[in-house]
Amino acid sequence: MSETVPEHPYPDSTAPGGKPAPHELLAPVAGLLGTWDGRGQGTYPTLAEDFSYAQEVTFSHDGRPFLRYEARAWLLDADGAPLRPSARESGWWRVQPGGRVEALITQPTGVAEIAVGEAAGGTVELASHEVALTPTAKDVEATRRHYTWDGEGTLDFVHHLAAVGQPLQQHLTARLRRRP
Ligand code: HEM
Repeated sequence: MSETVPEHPYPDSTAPGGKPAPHELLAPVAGLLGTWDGRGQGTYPTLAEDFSYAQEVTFSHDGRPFLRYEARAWLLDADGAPLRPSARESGWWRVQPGGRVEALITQPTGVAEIAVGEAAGGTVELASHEVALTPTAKDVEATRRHYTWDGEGTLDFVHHLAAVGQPLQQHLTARLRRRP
């Protein structure tokens, strides 16, 4: 006889004041909890043109000292209409004492990043510690990610990339708003 389990007993929460309460180690990143969306600009010297994109990002937790991270982007045309799906990634941000962050982030392009850094005063700075690539992935050597939030619903994001023989430089910059 099989028993059904109608509801997960430990759902993820996206609200700092929700249940379960965020683990105390999440305090330096609690301002990220929630779903954010907005627009950004992308560039890289190997690309014929710069591009505009939109993105949706969610940070959630289940009461333990890590964030679940999920991001989906799509390209926009000159009028801001959707052109096609673009980058996706998901992962886990393990928060250690003192606001140290160890992030594991994977992408469907065959890239798996382990990034480490610090969270403090409404910012997180992450630099890749190791990048692993599937056999057919593009050659990504290093990344840097910088997040800044202001407590009033704005999250700014800058992403630097060293890939396909190019030195570390800006690939993305975006401004997101917290979804109500
Ligand atoms: C919002 C997130 C992102 C967006 C919208 C985005 C968008 C793009 C676009 C439009 C291109 C040009 C090729 C194409 O049309 O697909 C590209 C190239 C590339 N992106 Fe991103 N990207 C994002 C995040 C990332 C991340 C997180 C990484 C690496 C960790 C990355 C690494 C690359 C690489 C290696 C290339 C290829 C460059 C080349 O071969 O010339 N991107 N990206």
